Amino acid sequence: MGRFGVLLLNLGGPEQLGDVRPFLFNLFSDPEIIRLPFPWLQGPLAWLISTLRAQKSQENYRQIGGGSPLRRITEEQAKALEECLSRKGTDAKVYIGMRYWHPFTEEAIATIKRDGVEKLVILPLYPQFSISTSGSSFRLLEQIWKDDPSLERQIEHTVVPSWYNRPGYVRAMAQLIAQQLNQFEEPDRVHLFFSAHGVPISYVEEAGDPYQQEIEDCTALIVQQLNRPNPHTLAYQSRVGPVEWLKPYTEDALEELGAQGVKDLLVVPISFVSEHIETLQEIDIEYRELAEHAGISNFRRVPALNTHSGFIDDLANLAIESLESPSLQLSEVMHPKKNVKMYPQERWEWGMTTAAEVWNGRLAMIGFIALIVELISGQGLLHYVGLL
Ligand SMILES: C=CC1=C(C)c2cc3[nH]c(cc4nc(cc5[nH]c(cc1n2)c(C)c5CCC(=O)O)C(CCC(=O)O)=C4C)c(C)c3C=C
Ligand SMILES: [Fe+2]
Repeated sequence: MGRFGVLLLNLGGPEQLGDVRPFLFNLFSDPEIIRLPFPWLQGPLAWLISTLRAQKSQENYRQIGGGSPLRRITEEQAKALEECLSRKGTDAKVYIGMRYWHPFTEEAIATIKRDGVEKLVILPLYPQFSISTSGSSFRLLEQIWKDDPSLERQIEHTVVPSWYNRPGYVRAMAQLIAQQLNQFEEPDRVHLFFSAHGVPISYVEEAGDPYQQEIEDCTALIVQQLNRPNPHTLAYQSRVGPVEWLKPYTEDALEELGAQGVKDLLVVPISFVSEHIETLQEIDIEYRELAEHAGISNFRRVPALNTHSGFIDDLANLAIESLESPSLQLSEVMHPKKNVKMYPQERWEWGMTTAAEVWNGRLAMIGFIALIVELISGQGLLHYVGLL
């Protein structure tokens, strides 16, 4: 067997407060996050949104110590996976490719090429597939492969689209939930609250993103594995922007449970395997406050898996099995089961269509924001872009 490598894909996060704005710029420049009918608008809009959002986002990162722990945790996961693979008799180097911050996916591929890797497993650290996460990283990799044809000749690759139904992962999640449940005075009375990162509803309904289905299936598998009598709810957090996202929204669901008289609640973050801003700040600080306000007096959260040994062991098995089974190419990965278009391409139609209304709204908002910025600062947006 030739040299074996595993590429872990992740989102990346700002390591210090000064990184927040450029990180947000990278995120909003991604057409898998916001897709504009005019590609030339992508850069200016990403600049505008990242500039307007940076202060609020920085404040959130300040509350968790001044930066995202994502790089550190992903590095720990990579090291643990490499050691576990070696214990299982597979010598492999594990690389990290982040989508929006260091170490970038492009850098990881350059290192993989330099190291002479001949067989590569591409493994996203997102259990469920979404166009906006794994899909975005796969699309970037496809482009890197297109730009450098020597990669095709040197590296035989295989992709894992999602792995939310792996028995080891499901067992590890159920184990962490059981540990937290047992800390409550009356464990059977606790309401289990699965909170997944949301996506705009159009991703699922128009572009065929399997994300919602995979989140629902994943929740059902964990509940089944847990085998406890607790009632449970699934809701979606972290909505950004004016469009409709998957429902119920976490904040609404918490208020409703509070109104129903739920007092003991255990939050289970379901769409990400590391601690990050949305567990440490959004759930632990914002949603806790909201829940307590709604009358939920005992609020706890299940920690993220991070380097949980059962989870890492399962990832190692998954990497070995992928290496041994027929390969799945990057170009094939956009959901083999359903013949649907995976990307949220907005097709432009003239007339009073929904897309036109959304775009009228967005452009009016940009104009309105520009006016407010000018009223507050005395300078127009063109000054900020450096054009005036
Ligand atoms: C499965 C997980 C995730 C999905 C799906 C997802 C979609 C998605 N996210 C945004 C916008 C933002 N995400 C941000 C941070 C962020 N997102 C995820 C995961 C998913 N995103 C993680 C793990 C992180 C945090 C990284 C870290 O620093 O710890 C941010 C920045 C933070 C903020 O300002 O709130 C934004 C913005 C959209 C629009 C989207 C789907 C279209
Ligand atoms: Fe996100």
